[in-house]
Amino acid sequence: MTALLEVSGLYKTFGTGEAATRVLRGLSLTLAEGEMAALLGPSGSGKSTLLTILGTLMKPTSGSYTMLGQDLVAAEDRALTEFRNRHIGFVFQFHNLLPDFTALENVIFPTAVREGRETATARARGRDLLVRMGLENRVNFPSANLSGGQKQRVAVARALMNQPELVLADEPTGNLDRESAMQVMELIAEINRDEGTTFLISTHDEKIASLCRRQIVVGDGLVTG
Ligand SMILES: Nc1ncnc2c1ncn2[C@@H]1O[C@H](COP(=O)(O)OP(=O)(O)OP(=O)(O)O)[C@@H](O)[C@H]1O
Repeated sequence: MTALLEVSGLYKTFGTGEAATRVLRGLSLTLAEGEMAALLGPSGSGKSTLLTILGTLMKPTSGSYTMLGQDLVAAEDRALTEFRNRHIGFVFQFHNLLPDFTALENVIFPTAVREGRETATARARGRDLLVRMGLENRVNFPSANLSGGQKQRVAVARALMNQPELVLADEPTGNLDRESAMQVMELIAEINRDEGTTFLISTHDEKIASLCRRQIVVGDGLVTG
């Protein structure tokens, strides 16, 4: 098993003094390349905090974090932005699609912004991903007119656009009915199997978690199971 990422002795405290909230208290975790893991734990246990740190959107108060051999605690903001763009995809509970843009435009938008233009290659990859997500007849649909499950599948396609090694999903099915949730999870499992993309998916739903090969439980700021 090759480790994709490793965090060790991770602490995160918000605020100071009496108002301090100690969310992570020495948490350690290793994710291997190609894993599909669920992140479980009570509300407020720090799942989103951990995902935000793993996504390099926030630094821990202390502790180490390496991914693909790079020290992401020591790295400066610019290097982190570059690293994140190349290696990490995000899916959120609220899909954050641009409503006036089509499904395809939403998928390729982050890449187009980064590259300063919209290339034919990006359009082709975006279209392919939407087809894989079962949205071939919704490619040019304004995203405002898509169903919740369809929007979330567009968000998964967008997260995969840059072929990231890691996709972090924060309650990606939290807003969906059972059938749409299962469909999104099946597509994630398919991408995980076929492309070896590593997924870490936070959820409150045991049924969704059981679709992942590994369950990681967070409690009291540590991994408890
Ligand atoms: N920016 C912040 N400033 C202060 N406190 C924060 C901040 N972000 C999170 N917290 C606190 O940290 C704790 C953990 O929050 P977090 O969102 O990580 O939990 P969670 O496990 O994802 O919860 P849920 O399952 O309800 O989404 C909570 O008590 C929250 O209020």
